[in-house]
Amino acid sequence: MALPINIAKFEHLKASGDLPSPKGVALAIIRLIQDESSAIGELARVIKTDPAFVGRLIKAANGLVGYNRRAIASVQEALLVLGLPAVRTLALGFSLLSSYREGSCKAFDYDRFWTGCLVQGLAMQAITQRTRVAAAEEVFCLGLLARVGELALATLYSVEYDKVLKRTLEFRDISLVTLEQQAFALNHRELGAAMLADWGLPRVFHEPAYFAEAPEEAGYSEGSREYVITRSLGMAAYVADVCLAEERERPNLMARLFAIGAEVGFDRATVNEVCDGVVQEWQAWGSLLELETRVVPSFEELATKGEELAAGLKAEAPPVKEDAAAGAPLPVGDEIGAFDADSASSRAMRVLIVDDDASMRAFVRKILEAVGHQVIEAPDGRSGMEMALEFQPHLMIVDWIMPGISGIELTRALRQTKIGRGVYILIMTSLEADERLIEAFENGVDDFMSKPINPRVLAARLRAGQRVIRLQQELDRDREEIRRFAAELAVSNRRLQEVALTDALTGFPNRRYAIERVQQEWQVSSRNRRPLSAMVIDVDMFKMYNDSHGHDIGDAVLKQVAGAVKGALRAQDVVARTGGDEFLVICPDTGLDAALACAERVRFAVENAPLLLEGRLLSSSVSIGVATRDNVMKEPDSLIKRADQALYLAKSKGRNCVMTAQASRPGPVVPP
Ligand SMILES: Nc1nc2c(ncn2[C@@H]2O[C@H](COP(=O)(O)OP(=O)(O)OP(=O)(O)O)[C@@H](O)[C@H]2O)c(=O)[nH]1
Repeated sequence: MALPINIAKFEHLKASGDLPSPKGVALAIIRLIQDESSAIGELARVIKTDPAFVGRLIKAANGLVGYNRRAIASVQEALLVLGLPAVRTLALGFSLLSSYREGSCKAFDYDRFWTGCLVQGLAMQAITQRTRVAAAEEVFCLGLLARVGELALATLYSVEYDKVLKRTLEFRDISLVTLEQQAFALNHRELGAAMLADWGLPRVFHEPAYFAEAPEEAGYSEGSREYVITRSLGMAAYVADVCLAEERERPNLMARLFAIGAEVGFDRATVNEVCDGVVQEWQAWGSLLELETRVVPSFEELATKGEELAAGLKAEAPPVKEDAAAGAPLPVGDEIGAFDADSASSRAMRVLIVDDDASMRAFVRKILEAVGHQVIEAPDGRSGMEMALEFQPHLMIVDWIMPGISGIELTRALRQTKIGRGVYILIMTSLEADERLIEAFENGVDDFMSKPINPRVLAARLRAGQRVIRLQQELDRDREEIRRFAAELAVSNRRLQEVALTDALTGFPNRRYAIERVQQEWQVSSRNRRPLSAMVIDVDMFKMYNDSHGHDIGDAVLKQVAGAVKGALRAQDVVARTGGDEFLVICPDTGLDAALACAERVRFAVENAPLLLEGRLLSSSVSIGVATRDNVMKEPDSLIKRADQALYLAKSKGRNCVMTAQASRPGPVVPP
C-alpha cells in the first residue's frame, strides 16, 4: 500500500516544523544510531547524559529478559538486549512523551492520551511475546506511538482540533476521522502512519498502524504477519480502553475484548493472563514516567461480573463513584491560577524560590507576597527542577551556592527543557567577581542580585523581570496568532487542492488526479518490478437515461454505478471518474488474471445494483476494458490506451462485458 497521505502534503506539514518530533538527547541518540560509523560506547555515553532515559531503557530491557534471569543493570547490557532499532524507537517514544505532556488544545486530554498509549504499548509487547510475529521490544513503541496522529493534529491545530473533539461528543454517530477530514482535509490515521514511516518504522509496522482502527479495510490475508500486527494493535487499543474506562463500565467491555482476542488466536484464559500482566507493568511504568494509572481488578473478575450483569443476575447496581472527576489529574497550575497579562491582577507572577536556607526563603517570600505574587518554594536544586517543570513559574529566584546541584547547574539544566527555556531566572549571590557573573549569564541566568538582599532592590529587579516576561508573552501570542493563521491557510489550501482533484458528483478523484496517480504507480511498478493493471469502465447506453428520464436521474444512475464499482474493488485499487460516464481504475501490484477477475466482480456488482426510482427498478450495466503493463509499453499513457482499446472491443461485443486487448499474459516488468 502506498501511504494514504499525499507525500507532498506531508512534507509541507513537516516543513512547518510544528509536527511533534524528538528533541535533545533523544535526537542525538537517534542520529548516532543512524550513523553506522558510531560506536556503542559513544552511544552509551550520550544515553548516560539523560538519567531519566537510562532508567527507562534499563526497565525496558529487564521487561524482556524475564524474572528468572539476572537483572540488567547497565546501559551497555540494555543496549545489547534491546538491539539498536528498539533503542532508537524507545528514544523517540519517550522523547515525544516528555516533550508533549501538555499542550494548548483544551479538549485533548494529554495525560489520558499518554497513559492510554502506554497501556497500548505494553499490551502490544505482551501480545507479541505470544504471537511472535515481530520483535516484542520493537512493537512496544509501535503501540506507544500508534495514535500519534491525534497528538499531531492537537499540536498543529490546537484551536480547531478542540472544536472537532467537542463535535465528536455532539455528533456521536459521526466518526472522529470523518470530522477531522472535514476540518483539515486529513485525518489522524493517515497523518500518524505517515509520521511513523517518516521516523523510519518499517512498512510492516506503519501500515498496520493505519489500518488498526478499521482492519477490514486492509484486505490482509488471515494469519499473515500484517494481519496479526493490525489485529494486535486493535486489541492493545481496546485493552487501554478497558483500563481507562469507569469502574462500572469495565465488565460490560469484556465480551468484546474476548472477541477481539480471538482474532489474534487467544482464548479467554490467555486474554486474562495477558491483560493482568499489562496492568501490573502499567503501574510500574506509570510511576517511572510519572503518568497517572488506575487500579484495575483481575480480568477474570471483570469477565465474571460482565457475564452476571449480562445475565441480569446482578440485582444491585455496582458502586458508582460519587466524584466523577475522581482520579482525573489536576491541571497544572490550576491551584495557583494562571497568569494573565491583560487582567487586573496582571502584576501577579508565579515565582519559585530555590534556596537551601529556609530563613532566606521566608524572607524573600514575604517581600514577594506583599506585592501580590504567588510563591512556591524548593529547598534544593533537584526539587527546584521538578517544581519548575511541574508548576511552570514565570520567574525563579535561585541561590547560587547550594549543596548538591548549584543554582548555575540548575539554570543550565532548565535551559535544556522546553518549559525551562522561557523562565526568567534571577540568581542570588554573594560572589560578585566579574568572571563569576559572566559565567552565570553564559549559563542562562537573566539577572543577579547581591546578598544580603535589599527589599527595594529586589522589588525593582522583579519589575524589570516582569517587563521582560510581559514582552515575551506578547511575542508568544503574536507567534501563536501567526502560526494559527498559517495553519488556517494550510487547511484552506489543502481543501482547495482536494476540490481541484475531486469530482463533485461521485466524490471520487477526478481525471487530473488519475493522471498523476497513474504516473506514480507506474514508477512504483518500475522500482519494484511488480505488475500494474488498469481498467476503463464506461456505462452502457448512458445517454438513454438522460434522454428518457432527465439529467437528474442520469446523475442518480451515475452515483449508483459509482457506489457499486467502489464496493466491488479491493482496498488497494484506486478509482477515479475520468469522463461523463467513464471511470478509470488503477490496480497496483496486479497481474492480468487478477485484474480480469476484479473487473468481472465490478461488472457483476453494477448489473446487480439497480436504482430504485419511484417504485421501479432502473437497471444499468458497464463495459470494461482491462490492460496490464507489458515490456512493450514505454509510458503510463500506453497502458491506458490499451485499456481503451479493450473497452472499444467490449462495446462492440454487445456491452455489459469485460475484455482485454492483450493476446498473451505479460511477463515480469523490466523497466526501460
Ligand atoms: N446526467 C449526466 N450526464 C452526463 C454527465 N456527463 C456526461 N453526461 C452524458 O453522458 C452521455 C455519454 O454518452 P456516451 O458515452 O457518448 O454514450 P452512451 O450512451 O453511454 O453509449 P455507449 O457508451 O456506446 O454505451 C452523454 O449524453 C453526456 O451528455 C453528467 O455529469 N451527468
